[in-house]
Amino acid sequence: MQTHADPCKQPSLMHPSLAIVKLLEQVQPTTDSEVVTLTQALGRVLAEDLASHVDLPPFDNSAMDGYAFNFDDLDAGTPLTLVGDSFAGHPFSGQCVKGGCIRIMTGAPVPAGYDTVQMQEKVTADGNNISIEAPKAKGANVRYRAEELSTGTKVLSAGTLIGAAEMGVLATIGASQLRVYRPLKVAFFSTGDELRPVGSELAPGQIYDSNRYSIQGLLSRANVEWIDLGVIEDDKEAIRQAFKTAAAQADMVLTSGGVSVGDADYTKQILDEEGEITFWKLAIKPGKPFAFGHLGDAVFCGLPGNPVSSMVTFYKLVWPLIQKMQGLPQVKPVTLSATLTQDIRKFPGRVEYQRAVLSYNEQGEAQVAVTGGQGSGMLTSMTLANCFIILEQDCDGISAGEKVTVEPFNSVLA
Ligand SMILES: Nc1nc2c(c(=O)[nH]1)N[C@H]1C(S)=C(S)[C@@H](COP(=O)(O)OP(=O)(O)OC[C@H]3O[C@@H](n4cnc5c(N)ncnc54)[C@H](O)[C@@H]3O)O[C@H]1N2
Ligand code: MOO
Repeated sequence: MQTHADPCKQPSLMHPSLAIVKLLEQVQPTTDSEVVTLTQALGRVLAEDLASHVDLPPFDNSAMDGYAFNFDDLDAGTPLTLVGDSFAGHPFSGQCVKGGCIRIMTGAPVPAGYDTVQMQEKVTADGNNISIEAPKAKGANVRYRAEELSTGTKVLSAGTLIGAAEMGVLATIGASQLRVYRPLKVAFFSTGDELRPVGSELAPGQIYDSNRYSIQGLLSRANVEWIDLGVIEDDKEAIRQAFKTAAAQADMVLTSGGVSVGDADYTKQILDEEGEITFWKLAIKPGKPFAFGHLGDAVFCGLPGNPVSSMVTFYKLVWPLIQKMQGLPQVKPVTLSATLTQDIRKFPGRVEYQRAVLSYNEQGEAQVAVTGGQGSGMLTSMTLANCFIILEQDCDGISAGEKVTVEPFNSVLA
């Protein structure tokens, strides 16, 4: 008679925090880099420190629409004489005379002969006679050359992810080309005879392959180059071939399904035969049968087939791995404490990531409620959520009104 041990009770289930440490030990940041134009740089990681080629701002300029003058000329208590103007892109080219002033616009150069700007709301103009309410100090409303940074100063460090603000800073300093790490290549496929692509008819027992779509979404947010190898049937040789195809062209091979203990769960077996299993099965819910290893030069992550399990294990395990391989620093997830608004059932054994909604009550206190059913196949529990409630391994349930640890979704999930 065949007996089947309960895997949840096996001491071999590794805590997810230890799994993250072990995963990260197995990979090194890429050192390969390439030069790209600024328009190609969004989502890439800077491969070298970048110094500014210019002073920022590049010239003294006005922070207000108003008038520029010498602060000390206001001591006489008489109106100043208008001698010209300075517009953004069209500097004043005349002489800055004593007792004079110029009309000036926001961002326009402040001429060397004047030291202060007053906003037009505090000025009365009568023809060329300009009466100015004295600002608090000499230099008011002037943005000085290099006050933000000077030529040669480091503006961005190697290992910086180029997002929207970085794109703007790079344009500000005129960086038309920059050296970034080459993109990480991730090949992925789903396994399962029941899976059909969206758009096809479903026969009895079949379902649509949803994981490839959520994984594509996650990989896009993780800024990698992905290779979609489709759905592979539950056939050892087909899976073996897909492993080879994937490992030959990618830094990371990601699969969905077939990592549990069922009779058609071949992923782990083929990984064992074709590569190396570093660990399998974690004390995490959802996502217990997550498998990690190597396939030739590629790292391998086997995500469980249940749709929520595949997303949670990607988020907690694969994403930190991708970040390290991309040359990004590890950032500890932000967590906070919030009051639970309903009872939660939990059995000791695994760390649980329950999908939930974090909000503020009328008193401004953080509160959190789960998004209904928490089955590993209930993907709407993710779409409704904006955070995870993290329940530690030994927790055996929590009552409404108690505090729980919450991890708001970050840029990959939000
Ligand atoms: N006897 C045991 N059975 C199971 C255990 C266990 O410990 N002992 N663990 C369960 C846990 S926990 C998980 S998680 C799942 C994961 O199993 P697999 O990775 O082998 O996944 P599959 O069996 O292939 O599929 C599970 C489930 O998800 C559906 N699925 C799979 N791929 C997709 C996809 N691309 N898109 C949408 N849905 C998908 C599949 O139809 C199944 O319903 O194993 C438990 N079993
Ligand atoms: O770990 Mo599984 O994801 O509980 O269903």
